[in-house]
Amino acid sequence: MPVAVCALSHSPLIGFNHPAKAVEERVEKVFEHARGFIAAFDPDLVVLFAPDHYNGFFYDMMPPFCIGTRATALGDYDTPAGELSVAKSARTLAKDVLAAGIDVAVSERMYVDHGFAQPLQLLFGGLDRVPVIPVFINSVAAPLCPVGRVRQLGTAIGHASAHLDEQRVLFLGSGGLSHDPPVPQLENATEEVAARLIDGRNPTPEERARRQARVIASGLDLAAGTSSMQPINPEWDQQFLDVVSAGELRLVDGWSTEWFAEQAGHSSHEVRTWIAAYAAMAARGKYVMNYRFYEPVPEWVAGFAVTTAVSADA
Ligand SMILES: O=C(O)CCc1cccc(O)c1O
Ligand SMILES: [Fe+2]
Repeated sequence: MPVAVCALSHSPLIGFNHPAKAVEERVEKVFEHARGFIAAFDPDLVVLFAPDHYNGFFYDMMPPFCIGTRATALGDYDTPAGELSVAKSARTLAKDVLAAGIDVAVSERMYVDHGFAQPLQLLFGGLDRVPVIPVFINSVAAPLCPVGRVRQLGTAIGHASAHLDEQRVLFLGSGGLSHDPPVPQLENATEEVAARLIDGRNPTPEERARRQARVIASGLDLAAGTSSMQPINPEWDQQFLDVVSAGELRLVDGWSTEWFAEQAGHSSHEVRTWIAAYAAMAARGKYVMNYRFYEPVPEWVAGFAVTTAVSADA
């Protein structure tokens, strides 16, 4: 039963902010490569690991992990809105992961943002083109669980995936790498911001537009060198890719959340989605990372990486 991985950064600023033409052309070729890889693999199920940015998940009920048995994308930053075609096997997967001792939450009404919608749009051309099991991994709302637990979640999902009806499973990770966009934090938040983080569902179009404009402007500032945001850390990013490429995922168990934030910015926790995707792959046997692209793109506030992997014996 063949399995594969595609893990990639997302950025909602793609299409809003424009880096040098050569960069945009390079990245478009990289997406084309990833689309070709996935088309050739021809998955009948995608297990999609992604974070949220206070659009679908809030502090009124913030789980470390959540499997969506149904899911709707909100359509932030002009990403597509609507239902994902969640596979029936999502329920089986949740049951098996819980039986393996990983306390994953389950949602029959999971709302997801660009973290899920962008890779589905870029790689498949829409939200409903392929059966998917969406797996939310909290990567912004402190306190976060130890990153080793994310590895274990991935491992449990990998093992469980071997018993599903679907035969060809793509583990898809969305997020990272080093970046520090202006996502608010509950600690030291004003009452107004705290209220939005606790239960900020259904902002008015004006509120959403204001927030998005602020994030878009932050990318231009970062590129211009006029930002107080933490810079992208290409060395950290390459080292992370080295670890994943070498299959040394157990190393992540020694990484503290503080270390991530110091080295690579608060949103670098989004690489949790990569760790889960690659751990799931590793649970199905040795893998080889057969494609690796990396480029820091400050306009998009992203250490931008795209990787794919196949089974070593494939
Ligand atoms: O709108 C937000 O809250 C954050 C948006 C955002 C920006 C750059 C890179 C990301 O990965 C990301 O998610
Ligand atoms: Fe993100």
